[in-house]
Amino acid sequence: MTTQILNPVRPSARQLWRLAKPRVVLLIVFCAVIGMLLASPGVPDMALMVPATLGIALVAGAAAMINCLVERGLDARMRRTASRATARGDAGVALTLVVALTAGGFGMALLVAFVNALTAWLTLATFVGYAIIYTLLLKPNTPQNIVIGGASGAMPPLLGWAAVTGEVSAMAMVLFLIIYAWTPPHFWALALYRREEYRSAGLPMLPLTHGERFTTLTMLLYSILLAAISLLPVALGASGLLYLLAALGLNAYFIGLAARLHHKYADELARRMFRGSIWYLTWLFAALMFDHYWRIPLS
Ligand code: HEM
Ligand SMILES: CC(C)=CCC/C(C)=C/CC/C(C)=C/COP(=O)(O)OP(=O)(O)O
Repeated sequence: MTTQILNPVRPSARQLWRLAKPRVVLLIVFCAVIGMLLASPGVPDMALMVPATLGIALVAGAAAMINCLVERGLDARMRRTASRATARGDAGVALTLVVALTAGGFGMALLVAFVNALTAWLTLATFVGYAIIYTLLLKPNTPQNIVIGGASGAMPPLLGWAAVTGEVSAMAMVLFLIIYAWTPPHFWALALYRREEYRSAGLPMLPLTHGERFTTLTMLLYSILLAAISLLPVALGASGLLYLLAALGLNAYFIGLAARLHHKYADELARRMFRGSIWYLTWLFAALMFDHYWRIPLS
C-alpha cells in the first residue's frame, strides 16, 4: 500500500490501447466501411468516409473501455481477461473514464459535425446497448445475453450505410441480420472451451446453464439461419455470382464446423469454430465488397 502511494501504478499507453479491444474494433470498422461502400454506386466522398470511420471506431473503442471498467472485478477472475489494466488495478476508474469519454466524445463530435444526425444517434444507441445494457444488465443475468446484446455488435454496417445515405434501407437491415445471426455461434464457441472461466466468474453463459449438447445444437441452428440470411443480398438483387459462390463456400465451411462440433464435442474444435467465425465474417463482407465493384450478374 505504502509502495503504491509512493509509486502509483500508471498504465502504459499499450495497456490502455488494449482496453479498447483493438482487434474486435478493427473487424467492426471493416464491416462499417463495407456498409459505406455498398451504400454508394462508386466510392463515397472521403470527406464523409474518413470522419465516419474514425467516429465509429472511437465510439466502439470507448464502449469496449467502459465494458472493461464495469467488468474489472469479473475480468480479474478469468484467465483470458485477468491481465487487463482495469482488472489488475493499473488503470483506475477516473483515468479509464476520462480516456473512454474523451475518445467517445470526440468520435460523436465527428459524426455530428461531418456525417449526419441519424448516424450519430444510432452510434450513441449502439454504445449504450453494449456498454450499459449488455454489460450491466444482460451479461450477468441471462444466458440469452449475447443474443439480445448481439444487436449492438450487429450495428456497424448499418451505421456505415446510414453515414452515406442518411437512411436505413432493406439491404442495411440484411447486413445487420447477418452479424446478428453470426454472433451466437461466434461467442458460444469461445464460451464452450472457456466455460470453466465463466463458471468461476459466476456468469450464466449458455454452456453452463443449458449444457454442451443444447449449446452446440443451438449453434448449428444459428449457423443454418445465418446461411439463409447471408443469401438475402442475392435474393434482393443486390449481389451477384461472385458473392453467391463465396457465400455458399463459407456457409458450407461454417455449417460443417458446427455440425462436427455437435456430433462430437472437443475443445480444439470449438477453438477452430471461434477462429473460423472471424474468418467467415471477414471474407463474407469482403466478398460483398468485391461483388459490388466487380459484379457478374446472375442472369
Ligand atoms: C455481443 C456480441 C459479441 C460477443 C459477446 C463477443 C465475444 C467475444 C469474446 C469474449 C472475444 C474474446 C476472445 C479472446 O480474448 O480470445 C471475442 C473476440 C473477437 N471478436 Fe467478438 N463478440 C461479439 C461481437 C463481435 C462482433 C460484432 C465482432 C466484429 C464484427 C467481433 C469480432 C471479434 C474478433 C475479431 C475477435 C478476436 C479478437 C482477438 O483476436 O484479440 N465480435 N469476441
Ligand atoms: C459502434 C459501436 C459503439 C460499437 C460497439 C459494439 C461493440 C464494441 C461490440 C463489441 C462486442 C464485444 C467485444 C463483445 C465482447 O464480449 P464481452 O464484453 O462479454 O467480452 P469480454 O469478456 O472480453 O469483456
